[in-house]
Amino acid sequence: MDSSQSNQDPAPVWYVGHHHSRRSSPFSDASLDAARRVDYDMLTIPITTPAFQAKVAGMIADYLDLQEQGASADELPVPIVPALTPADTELAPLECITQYIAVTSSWIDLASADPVIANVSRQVFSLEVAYAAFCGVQNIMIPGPAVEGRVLTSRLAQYARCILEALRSGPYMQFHILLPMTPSPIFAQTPGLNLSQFAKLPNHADAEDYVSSSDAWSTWETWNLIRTVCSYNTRLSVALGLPKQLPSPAIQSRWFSEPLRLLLIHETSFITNKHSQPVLHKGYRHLLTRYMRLKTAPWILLWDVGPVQKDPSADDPTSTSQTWPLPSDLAKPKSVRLDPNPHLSYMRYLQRNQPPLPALLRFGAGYQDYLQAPLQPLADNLESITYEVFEKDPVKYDWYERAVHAALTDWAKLRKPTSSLTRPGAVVIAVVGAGRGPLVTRALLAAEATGVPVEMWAVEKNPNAYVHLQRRNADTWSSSVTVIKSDMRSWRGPLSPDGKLGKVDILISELLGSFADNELSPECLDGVQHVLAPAGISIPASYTAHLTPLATPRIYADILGKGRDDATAFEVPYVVMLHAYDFLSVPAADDTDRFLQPDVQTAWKFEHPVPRDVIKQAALRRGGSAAGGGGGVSGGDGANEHNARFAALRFAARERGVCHGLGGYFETVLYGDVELSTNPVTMEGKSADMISWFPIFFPVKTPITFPDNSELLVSIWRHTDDRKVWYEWMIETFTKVGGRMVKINTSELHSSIKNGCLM
Ligand SMILES: C[S@@+](CC[C@H](N)C(=O)[O-])C[C@H]1O[C@@H](n2cnc3c(N)ncnc32)[C@H](O)[C@@H]1O
Repeated sequence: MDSSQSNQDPAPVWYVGHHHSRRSSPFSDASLDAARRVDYDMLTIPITTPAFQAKVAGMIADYLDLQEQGASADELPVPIVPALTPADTELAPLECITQYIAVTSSWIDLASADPVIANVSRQVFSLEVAYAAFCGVQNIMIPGPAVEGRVLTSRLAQYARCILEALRSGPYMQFHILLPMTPSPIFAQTPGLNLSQFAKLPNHADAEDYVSSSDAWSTWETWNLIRTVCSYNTRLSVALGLPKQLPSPAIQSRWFSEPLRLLLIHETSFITNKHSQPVLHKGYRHLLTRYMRLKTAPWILLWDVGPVQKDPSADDPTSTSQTWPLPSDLAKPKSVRLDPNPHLSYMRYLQRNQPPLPALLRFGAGYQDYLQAPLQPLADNLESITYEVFEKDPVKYDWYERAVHAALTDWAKLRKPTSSLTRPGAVVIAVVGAGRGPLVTRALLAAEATGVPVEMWAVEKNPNAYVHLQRRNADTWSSSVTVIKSDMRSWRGPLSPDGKLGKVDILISELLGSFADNELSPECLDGVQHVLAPAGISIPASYTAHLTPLATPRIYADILGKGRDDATAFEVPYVVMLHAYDFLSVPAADDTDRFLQPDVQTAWKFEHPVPRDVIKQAALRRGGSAAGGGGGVSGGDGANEHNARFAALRFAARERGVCHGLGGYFETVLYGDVELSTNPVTMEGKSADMISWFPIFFPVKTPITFPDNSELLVSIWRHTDDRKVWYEWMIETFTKVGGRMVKINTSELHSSIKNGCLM
């Protein structure tokens, strides 16, 4: 039974295609139909034929003959590859073309050190790309530069430059660069003739100049160079060849962050189970589950698994060939024996048996890597639908209720003085920034559960939410709540019917943003603190902002696109459900098979209530009195300067990489041991499955490349000028040279001053 798929999750959609290095079936609507009948979604097709290859090889052989007969290379013109003829290509603009992935020739050598070979290779390549574009091909796969010790580092740029050119000549095509996840012999050997065999200047310079075949990161580095030369073009992606032995989790994670559109699984990656059927080992299956959850799931290409076979049982309605045999199926082994395309059937079996999605992915479906401007609930009035989304959180409100329950229990246990002027002995609770009132409901439930009498106030500045609160008070809270329409900073406190101003014992708020303080919780709570009784408490009691450096090529490409119309695109943080990204600072592995937790460091902390002397000093500075000093260092009077912050954080990066920015998270102590967290390291333990907040992302304008064993120094500021709050950030990288740490790179200083959070 396909039991692991929860009822709520429909089976994911996987597109599976067939790639044969030497396809024998013709390019035609009929071949495609046959493949689709057995459940393949697409086929690959070489753009040119073996006859064309022989023709080009013949031209080069003739050229070399002339040289051998004494003609000097300077006098001989480079051979010109003539325009394609029908014998050179099977491709045609048929209706089925969109279901084919066209493949450029792997026997050329765009990165050759021999100028003639490189030139002829470029000619072949551009003929192929142009003809594929003419035929209406939508997806084109291009063999990467050979990496198994054959490509000169200095020639990679030459290859990358050809891809850039191709992107221009095929403006409607998606380009997929075929690269192995790590250097692999399958990719090193192109069977048959290869133009590099004719090279007079072979690819052997200094050993230093080679892309090292023993270096597991070399193919990723190759990709990094190609996409950098192509300016992160969104039509350029990776066709990733998965090796038989999967590499370290660090390499798997790095590729996960890249734009993967095709995953190639070679026949040699399959093992046979005890029924002699091809299957993938556990690590492989985990990798597929992870990769296939990318927002745009890559297409899978089964590579050299034999020709597409007609299913003999296709007309047999009792056939079970759509299921994969489990041990319990042994009684009906027909399904196995008759299966003519067992690799494909196995992929379909895996597809149907994917584990259920985690809560955050289910909730955030469609939002992965989608950039949003952070909310400004202080400056703007939120819509009802926005509140409704918060209210769906299965954890946050329960945790607030637990916190209020614990606070009331302690209040009663410690016999702390209560502040109610109307109900002696009642603890006065105020929910400030009450929205549509969910925290009011939870506080009332906590009070009922503890039996501690309370007097409840709800303060909200959003006039529309205020209407809703009044209605809820009448309908749901039996008019037990006093609803106040006010900015909390100008609320004078609970006013009794006889005109006396009272105090609040427990001040409840939820004004937190993805980076804790970015929705101006510190400023709002400072402004309402005067209503708090001397023994009063704030829920939350404190919150901290956390950071870690990230590789996010897809998000970077997106911001680059925004930057064409918006000069500040890299000068603002974004709220984003980070998905295709990689942590760059991960502590040393103690077990290479494990995915390790990243190093996420605390930037700063805010605590409430703020010491009274700090509030007093702020009041002294407001208005620019002489005793208040010479004004704020970032502008204004300096009255809010106690809420400015700075942090310098050092992150160790063991593996080389490219940093595109910083991931930001928060943790908050609501009360006692009741905490919320979006920090990936602590979230599971503190508030698993909480969905209210996506992380924040601070981008850098120019990606920062660094080698193995580097250090990333992050500097980040929270600035204020009494009217707004903004952030500034920069990243420097260092590496050890001769025992000394040497600076290798410095980002620009980024600043969100033009888009600050308005107070
Ligand atoms: C993030 S929402 C939380 C709403 C609600 N407490 C909840 O948990 O669903 C923050 C709320 O605080 C309100 N708010 C923000 N700053 C405020 C201020 N200075 N005075 C009063 N309300 C404020 C906003 O209008 C918004 O309704």
